Amino acid sequence: MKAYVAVDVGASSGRLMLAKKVDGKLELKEVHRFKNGFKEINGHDYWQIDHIIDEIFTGLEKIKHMGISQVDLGIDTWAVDYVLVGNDGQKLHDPISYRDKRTEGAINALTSKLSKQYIYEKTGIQFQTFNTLYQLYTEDKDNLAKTDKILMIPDYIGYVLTGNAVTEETNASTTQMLNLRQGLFDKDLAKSVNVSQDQFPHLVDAGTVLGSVSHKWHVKYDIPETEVITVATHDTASAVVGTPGKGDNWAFLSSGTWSLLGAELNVPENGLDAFAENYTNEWGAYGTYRFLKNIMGLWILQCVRHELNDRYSFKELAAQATQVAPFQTFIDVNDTRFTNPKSMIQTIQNYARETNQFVPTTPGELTRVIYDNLSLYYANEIHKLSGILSKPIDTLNIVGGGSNVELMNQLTSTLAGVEVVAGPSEATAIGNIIVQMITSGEVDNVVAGRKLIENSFGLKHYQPEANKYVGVLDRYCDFLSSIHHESKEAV
Ligand SMILES: Nc1ncnc2c1ncn2[C@@H]1O[C@H](COP(=O)(O)OP(=O)(O)OP(=O)(O)O)[C@@H](O)[C@H]1O
Ligand SMILES: C[C@H](O)[C@H](O)[C@@H](O)C(=O)CO
Ligand SMILES: [Mg+2]
Repeated sequence: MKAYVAVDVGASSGRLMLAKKVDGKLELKEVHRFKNGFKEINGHDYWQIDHIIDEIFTGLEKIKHMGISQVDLGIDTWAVDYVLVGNDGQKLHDPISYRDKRTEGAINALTSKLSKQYIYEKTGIQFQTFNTLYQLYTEDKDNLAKTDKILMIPDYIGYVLTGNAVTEETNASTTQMLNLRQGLFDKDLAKSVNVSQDQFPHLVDAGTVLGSVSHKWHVKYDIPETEVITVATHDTASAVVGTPGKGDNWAFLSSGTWSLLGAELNVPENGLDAFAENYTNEWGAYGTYRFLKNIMGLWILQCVRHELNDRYSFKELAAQATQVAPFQTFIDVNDTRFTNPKSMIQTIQNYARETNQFVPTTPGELTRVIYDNLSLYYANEIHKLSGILSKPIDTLNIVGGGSNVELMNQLTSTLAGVEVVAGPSEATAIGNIIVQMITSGEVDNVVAGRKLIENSFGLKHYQPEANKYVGVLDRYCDFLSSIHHESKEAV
């Protein structure tokens, strides 16, 4: 019986999950979990990439000590960030986090030379100031001149493990540098940020065999024989593979540090409506497209919890939120002030004061405001998504850590008027495993993989509650319109 390992590293935590197919079900075991996060050093926010790699080897040693001598392994992480590798094959420096302030103003600077319409028509990718395109635009030019390879985070980890360098396409699409029609890095866009196309290793599809973990690591660590498969290395792409959606009218919500809400398409949708709403066409596994909107997500609550000295678990905060009256304060969760403030609690409270609303102070009130407004934002986006795609959305599959929050699952179902199917919370790791199983031939395709997921993990269903919160979503949309109108006037 083959053993598979998913290395899933999100912005807030990483984990190694061991999986096997037993009696027609997928058995999943969390073998190792570690905290992830960036450190501010000399004014920049750096990921601790060597720590992440050490933790991966720690997890692999645990698997070997379980008596498992051979595994297939896939790596998925957050998007857009990269490592610059010099001619000596070593990183020039630790990767800088997408939340670093270096890209502030970069979109306006670059799009004063290349219009947004031009870039969106080529790439179909959303305008986020942290996209690789804008990070490279602000990158140290001397460093770029010394760069032999630009490796996206999961590709860099695969390179360190095996010595083989590739660029996996689902994560490459988040750079906003892939040309939709050519299926390659766009020459003009690369040139506009002082890099050449060949500084990115060749593109590969999700499911490609990368190679074996190098012998040198077996000398240093007691680990299994490990074959690395380049899975859908953007964590959200793996999460979508691991989402057990059915039929044609389902949408996904990958709910973690970020909330990624969208639909899986067979052709990209980069028309005027999608452009106007800043929807993105990130590439999915097996020739699909992840048409989605980035929503600030549980990052906001992660920051609040950290400011409270991690005194409460997320489960405890969720329980406290259920004791607080709903919809006392509206916030635009995608307001850039929530991107990486010094104090998230003060930012939320100042926002409430500026808009003459109830000011949350207790952990339960703060959590409730965050859950209420994420649910409202999701409901509003589901209606927009349905309009852009000109098709009804009748089911929202919520996966990731956020799918554990019953309050939000139920609020979203009622506000959006759709069924919510919640789980699996580890959909990212499961999608990572499914791609490995398709490559090994143990699973035929994604449809079969999603059936296996549905049969293996308990999913929870939520239906809209009749006559509850009537008119709240309309009030929220009016609030957003008034806020955006005022901010435009303020410019
Ligand atoms: N039992 C729980 N109760 C309430 N909230 C939870 C629970 N478990 C996880 N969460 C929420 O899920 C979030 C983490 O989700 P998830 O594990 O999918 O993120 P991640 O994979 O670490 O990071 P990323 O989103 O960058 O991939 C936490 O910030 C928390 O808000
Ligand atoms: C920048 C984020 O990593 C990216 O937009 C998001 O899709 C993600 O990767 C969430 O983990
Ligand atoms: Mg994750």
